[in-house]
Amino acid sequence: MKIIDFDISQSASLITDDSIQKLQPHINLAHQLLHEKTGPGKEYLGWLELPSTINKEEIKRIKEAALAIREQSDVLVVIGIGGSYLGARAVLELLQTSRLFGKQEGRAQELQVVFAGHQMDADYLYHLKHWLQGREFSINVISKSGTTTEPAIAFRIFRQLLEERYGDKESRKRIYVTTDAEKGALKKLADEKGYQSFIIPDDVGGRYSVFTPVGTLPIAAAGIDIDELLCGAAKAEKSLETPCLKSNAAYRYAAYRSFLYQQGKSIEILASFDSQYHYLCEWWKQLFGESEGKEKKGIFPTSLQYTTDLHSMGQYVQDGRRTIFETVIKTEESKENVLVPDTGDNNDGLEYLKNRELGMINNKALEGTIMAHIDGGVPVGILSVPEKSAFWIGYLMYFFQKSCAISGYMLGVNPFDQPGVEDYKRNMFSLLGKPGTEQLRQELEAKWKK
Ligand SMILES: O=P(O)(O)OC[C@H]1O[C@](O)(CO)[C@@H](O)[C@@H]1O
Repeated sequence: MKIIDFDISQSASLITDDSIQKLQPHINLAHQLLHEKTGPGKEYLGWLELPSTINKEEIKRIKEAALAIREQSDVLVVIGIGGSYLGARAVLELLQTSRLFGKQEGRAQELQVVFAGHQMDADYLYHLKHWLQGREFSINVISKSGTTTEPAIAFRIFRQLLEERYGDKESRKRIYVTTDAEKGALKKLADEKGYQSFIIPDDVGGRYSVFTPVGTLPIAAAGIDIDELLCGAAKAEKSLETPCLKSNAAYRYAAYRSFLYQQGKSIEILASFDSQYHYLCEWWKQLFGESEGKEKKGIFPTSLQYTTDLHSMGQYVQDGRRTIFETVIKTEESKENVLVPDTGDNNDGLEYLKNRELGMINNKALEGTIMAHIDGGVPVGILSVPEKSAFWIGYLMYFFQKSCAISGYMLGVNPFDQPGVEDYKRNMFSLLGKPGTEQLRQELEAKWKK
């Protein structure tokens, strides 16, 4: 039977199943807080049963909007930051093959999704604006608060471009807003202008929102089957309902993290041997980083792409400070196959690999790397994913959400808030001269070394 599993048996010399099993009482407690909705952040548990309770009417509306976008445009500019873009980007990078090397020959129209508002890089926005010349485009602006600076600025820029190109009336049909039901500047603007709007439920935080329209609209617009994605998530919801560590792989993953953290391992590397997982790792970093990094606690989540990074960071992982552990994503079945050519000579010393599959070679690299890292004192857990499909990516993302909530409760923090991110914003607003922050501006300017 295909399933996403988490296995630490290769690391038996460093961490035993027994030590994980001993955490069952802590898991039970965290499970209770989560499922009885009595823990910190309980007002943000809308994601927990979201896949199984999703509103069919809303899915229909999302599919209709996705179709309209595909009909009216070649490009969808998705504007958002953090949880308001990473989930969709992760799924697209994993599943939309055209993202690798452009539109695939012979395929039906594939809408290209590009991102903006996830930074304030002038060069990037300048070139994107120019690249859009001569391309039909629509915008999906996504912000739960409706007030985040980076997407708000990008929205101004691309809305202006859209209005100049299509005029006020037509551009209104090309702007899709995903935001809070009531609050925020974006909601106000959407109501005023009559943009088609989608709601981010109050009880779902940004980093847990990929199965809401935050993720599903851009994913559907890219031509990916959102029913499959949600079906995978619903399957995970059901399979990961039990608190029993033996049968709940997400809880085993949470317990493994918690155990290693107690042993002084404060950095987790999420590694994969498949470059298409890059943005899934970025999404995972926000999920765990914002959920756990608080009260001067928490594992620092980072990621590496192998074998690429074995040639840059491999030395550190093998032999640097022993404060790290690794979680390796292993996809059981790769979609495509490439053979090492038989060139009839052995000038490059690769004769022993002729006619062998690249997937197999990559897999041997995975096995060799895991064994080397374990020998070097780095515990490694293997997260096996049956295949890169919408279903299993939906399953995997829910798996991480659930394990993150449990892991956060085991750590003793509120996994659903992010008070620390406000500090840079307060300083930035004040330095930019936001009215009402003059006093702080003086203090900051005096502090900044010229
Ligand atoms: O959707 P919003 O409100 O624009 O927020 C975007 C991101 O910014 C943060 O609030 C951090 O500032 C994240 O938690 C969130 O995912």
